[in-house]
Amino acid sequence: MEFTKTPGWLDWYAGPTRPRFKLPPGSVDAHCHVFGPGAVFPYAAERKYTPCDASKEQLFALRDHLGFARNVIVQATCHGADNRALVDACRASQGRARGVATVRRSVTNAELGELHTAGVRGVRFNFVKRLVDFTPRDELLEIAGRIAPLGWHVVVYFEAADLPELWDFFTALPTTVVVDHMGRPDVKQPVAGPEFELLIRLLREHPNVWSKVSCPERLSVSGPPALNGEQAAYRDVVPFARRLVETFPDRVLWGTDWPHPNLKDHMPDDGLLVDFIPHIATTPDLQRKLLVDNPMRLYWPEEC
Ligand SMILES: O=C(O)c1cc(C(=O)O)oc(=O)c1
Repeated sequence: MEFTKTPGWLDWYAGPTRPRFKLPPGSVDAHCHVFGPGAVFPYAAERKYTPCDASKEQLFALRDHLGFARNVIVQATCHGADNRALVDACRASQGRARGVATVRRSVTNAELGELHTAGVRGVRFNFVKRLVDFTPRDELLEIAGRIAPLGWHVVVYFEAADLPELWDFFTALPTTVVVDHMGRPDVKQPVAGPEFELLIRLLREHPNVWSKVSCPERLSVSGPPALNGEQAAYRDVVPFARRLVETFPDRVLWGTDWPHPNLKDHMPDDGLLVDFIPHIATTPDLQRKLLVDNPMRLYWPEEC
C-alpha cells in the first residue's frame, strides 16, 4: 500500500522521503502512535489536543516505506485510557506490533489479560503538564504493582526540569522503566551539564531504567536542515542521544514518534529522522542493538 494522506495535519505533507540509511534487518520503530480515526475510535473527553486522524493502515505503510519490520505503538494522551485504537492496530498487525497502553486504577485483571493477548507489554505514565492532569502517585504505583507480574514495563514521559521531583517515584517502580524522548533535555545546555547528567545518573545507578533516544525534532533548536542540506538534521540533539547510546548500548530504543503530535513549526520528514540514526549510533553493532536486539528483548522476548 502507498503512503496516503488524511485531511488535517498530514494534508499538506508530501510524505516521507526514502531514507539513505539502510536499517538493519528486523528493525523496530519503538515509538509511534495511531490516532483514531476519530469517527471509529473517538478521542478522550479529557484530551488537551485533538490530533489529525492517523490510521493503522498509514502507520503500516510508513513502516514498510522506511524499512522497519515492526512497530511499538504507544498510547497517546488524546485517547486517554481508551486503548481501543491501539488494540485494533496491534491485532491487525499480525504480530508485527506491540503496544504500550494507558490504564486507570479501575482496570480489571480480565481487561489487563485482554490487553496482553492483543500485544500490550507496558503502561505509560505521563507527567508532561501540557498533556495531562495530575494522577496521584499511589494510583500509579498500584498500577505498576499489578502489571509487573505480567512481565510488562512502565514508560514515563516527563520534562527534564521535573526529574529531581520524580526521582523517588521512578526509582520505586518495580519494573523496567523506559524514559520517553531522553527525558526531554534542554539541548541548549551542555551535554555534560547538571540537567542531562541527572538522567545519566538515573540510568547508571538503576539498571532497570532504559531510555528512548527519540524525538530530535521536538528537542532541536537548530531544526531540520534546509532541503538538500549537507549537515545532519537536528544536529544539536546528536551529542545527547549519542552519549546515551554509547554509555548504555543495551538499554536504548529508537522510534519515529509518527505522526508527531503537537509539533507546530514543521512536519518532520520521517526519512530524515531515520537518517539521523547513524549520527547517534555510529557502528553497525550499536545500530543493531538500538534497532533490533533491545526492542526485541523488551517486546518480543519469546523470539530472542
Ligand atoms: O510531546 C508531545 O506533545 C507528545 C505527546 C504525546 C501524547 O499525547 O501522548 O506523546 C508523545 O510521545 C509526545
